[in-house]
Amino acid sequence: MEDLKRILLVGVGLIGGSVALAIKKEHPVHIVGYDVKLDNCHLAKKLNIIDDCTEHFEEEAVRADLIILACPVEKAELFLEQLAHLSLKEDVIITDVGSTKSRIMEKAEKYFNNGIPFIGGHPMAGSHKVGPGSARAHLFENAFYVLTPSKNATNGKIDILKTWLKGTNAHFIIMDPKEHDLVTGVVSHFPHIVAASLVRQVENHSSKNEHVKYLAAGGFRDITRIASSSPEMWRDIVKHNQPILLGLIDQWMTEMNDVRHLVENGDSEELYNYFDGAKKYRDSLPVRAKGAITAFYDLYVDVLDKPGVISDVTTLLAQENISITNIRIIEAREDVYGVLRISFQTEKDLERAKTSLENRGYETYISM
Ligand SMILES: NC(=O)C1=CN([C@@H]2O[C@H](COP(=O)(O)OP(=O)(O)OC[C@H]3O[C@@H](n4cnc5c(N)ncnc54)[C@H](O)[C@@H]3O)[C@@H](O)[C@H]2O)C=CC1
Ligand SMILES: O=C(O)C(=O)Cc1ccc(O)cc1
Repeated sequence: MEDLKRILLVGVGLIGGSVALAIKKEHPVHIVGYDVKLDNCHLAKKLNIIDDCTEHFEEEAVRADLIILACPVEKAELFLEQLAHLSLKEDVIITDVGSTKSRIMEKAEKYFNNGIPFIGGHPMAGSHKVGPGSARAHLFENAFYVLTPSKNATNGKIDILKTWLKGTNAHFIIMDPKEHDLVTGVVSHFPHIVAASLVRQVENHSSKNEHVKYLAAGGFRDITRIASSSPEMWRDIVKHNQPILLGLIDQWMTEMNDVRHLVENGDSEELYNYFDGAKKYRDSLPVRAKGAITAFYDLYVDVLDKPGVISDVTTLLAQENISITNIRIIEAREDVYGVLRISFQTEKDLERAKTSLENRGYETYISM
């Protein structure tokens, strides 16, 4: 035990837990969790995600070889400041997993001018779920994992961190923190705000008309799924990426104004071209290409409404030894082709399931 390297994991939730599992897959190591929610720590220990829990952040920080900040981004900043005042191990590396990078990097450059390497990190995959119970070692498989090294971080230190994180099977890319925040603002943070606002619009209408709630199924649920993620996490992300998000909101308002004119004019060709342009661009986006932001391997299966059909599908998958993580019957058929949504742990399982079901005559669709 004494010889094992020690990792301090601050924030033992979905992402911290998944990183810990990926590290454990590749390295014999002693991981100690620290979390404001003690229950999360205890659950993670029970699930063998971490080896121990501590309530003494500083005591553990000075013993650690690697410190991973995996709590909401505003809290991560505070921990960084606390770490700067401690006598940490000479060879320690500090990293984080936060969804924004500029603010934490500014703080890291300010606090660690003593030589301690801080290497910002952002695994670009995840889910709307929270807590260690949803952590998975394969969560980041094939996803981009952005690294934003501070000035102190030599290539040697970056390589050591990549070796620690090898089990994620992610694709590491080094990015400038400002560029990172712009890109993630466009593809992740701003869409999250839009999803939340769509849900709130439906909520407003549902207080006036009881049917709204029941008809808000299918497509609406799909485009607003991310609105079910942790409000605490998104509060912090929006505060950290404020300037970029304000610019994107302004652009969106101009876009909505243009759309308003299109709707007002009612010109068939203009309306068609608007939707056609959006469809063409969306269809050209890489689907399940390496690095796409996704951790969901969902297959839609068109099934006839007759008894025994679900057991036929699940029996077939069981015979092929393909594990499923979730199965759901989707009642609104307009938005997706198919009525059964089956989720898998890996892309390989999804592809195998697709082939087996199609060989049996089912029509299947992969939808993002
Ligand atoms: N959820 C996602 O899909 C992704 C999230 N991230 C980033 O990962 C970080 C963690 O998010 P998740 O794991 O998704 O959330 P989570 O809610 O599953 O985990 C966060 C953990 O941090 C703990 N925590 C909160 N305040 C704390 C404090 N003051 N001290 C110690 N622990 C504290 C919480 O109790 C919780 O266990 C966030 O910074 C988020 O921006 C990055 C990539 C994807
Ligand atoms: O649930 C999803 O589809 C996500 O997009 C998850 C996500 C949330 C925050 C990130 O910084 C990265 C990925």
